[in-house]
Amino acid sequence: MRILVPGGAGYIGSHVVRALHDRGDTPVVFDSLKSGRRTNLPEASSRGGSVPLFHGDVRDRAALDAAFAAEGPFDAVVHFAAEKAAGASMTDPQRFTETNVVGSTNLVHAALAAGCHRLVFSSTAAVYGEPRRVPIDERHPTEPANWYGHTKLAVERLLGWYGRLTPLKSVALRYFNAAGLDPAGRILHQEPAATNLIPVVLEVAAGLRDGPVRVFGDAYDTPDGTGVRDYVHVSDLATAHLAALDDLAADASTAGAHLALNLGTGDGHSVHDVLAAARRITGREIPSVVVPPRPGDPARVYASAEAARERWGWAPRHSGLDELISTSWAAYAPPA
Ligand SMILES: NC(=O)c1ccc[n+]([C@@H]2O[C@H](COP(=O)([O-])OP(=O)(O)OC[C@H]3O[C@@H](n4cnc5c(N)ncnc54)[C@H](O)[C@@H]3O)[C@@H](O)[C@H]2O)c1
Ligand SMILES: O=c1ccn([C@@H]2O[C@H](COP(=O)(O)OP(=O)(O)O[C@H]3O[C@H](CO)[C@H](O)[C@H](O)[C@H]3O)[C@@H](O)[C@H]2O)c(=O)[nH]1
Repeated sequence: MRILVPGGAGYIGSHVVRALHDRGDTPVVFDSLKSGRRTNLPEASSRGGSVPLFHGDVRDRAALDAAFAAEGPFDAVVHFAAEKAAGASMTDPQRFTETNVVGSTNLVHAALAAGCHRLVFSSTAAVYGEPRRVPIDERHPTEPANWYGHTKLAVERLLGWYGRLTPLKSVALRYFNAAGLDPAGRILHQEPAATNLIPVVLEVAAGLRDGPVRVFGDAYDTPDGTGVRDYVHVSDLATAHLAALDDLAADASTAGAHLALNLGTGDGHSVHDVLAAARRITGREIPSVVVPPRPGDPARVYASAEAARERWGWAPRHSGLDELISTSWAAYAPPA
């Protein structure tokens, strides 16, 4: 399949691009390189050619049309391009609306205009907001607690309606906490301006960040008092994207042709669990200090990923805490 991948030079997108390339599909990346990197993409080698990169912005409809015209036709689109820092969405909502809502709408319209009718969309557990119950299944109410989650839910709703009103068929994948790096060590992506726990911990371990890891609260209603999250490896996310593409290619139905599925492990790890594993794996001290909770952080967030398992037989294979941390550490550890 020939696949357009907006945001494919970023953290998760580059793992999906690699998985597509590995199985012989032809991904073409469309990326502004705001946070993505050319170096995340496969180079030409004895195993195959490099992945083309079309430098463009999803806010620019003409650039999208140009990419479809120059690089198409495409069998499908896998759409990662977005602003993702939930905290920033509360102080700069317009940037999130423009990239996540307007950009995604431009992309859907450009795809339809080019006759491309299959799309996989990066959604998030943030569409659920404060959990009313765990594990969170897809029937859990969607009440995002930040504008970022709203922008993703708005696109999901557009995709749902367009599944009825247009020939578009789509799958929204609601990732829980993405973590880890390619187990083969081919993508050594360091998160720019990291705020997520695992990259922050590894930056402290590598001496790239001043001060201790700040543990946001230790009086939550969890076994050790720190926040519990469902960390899922990017290579497992990549496998699910391949399954979603195959599902869209196989399913001839057009009525109500939209699906939203969770991607998580069904299990959770606390901040203390992550710190303990990181100290053991890196052999570094990794100082930490407990500070007040971050506003809006729930105690426990973890998925039910039964629906993805039932539909695709999908199961995480690389999402053990040690593999999540050791594969990420490859990008931070200084050479021996
Ligand atoms: N990382 C997570 O834990 C997580 C969890 C849930 C959902 N998501 C979603 O997954 C997707 C990928 O996230 P990621 O962690 O790989 O982030 P990332 O920032 O590494 O990747 C985003 C990519 O999109 C590109 N991009 C940004 N704005 C663009 C624009 N206007 N036009 C074209 N390209 C643009 C960036 O350069 C980058 O390559 C996002 O949609 C994000 O919302 C991520
Ligand atoms: O420096 C830090 C960073 C995080 N944490 C804690 O570590 C856990 C994980 O925090 P992250 O910031 O890594 O991730 P979140 O669960 O807050 O959110 C992430 O996953 C969500 C989906 O579950 C959304 O997609 C969101 O955009 C994305 O950043 C939380 O308990 C948080 O309080 C700390 O103690 N110290």
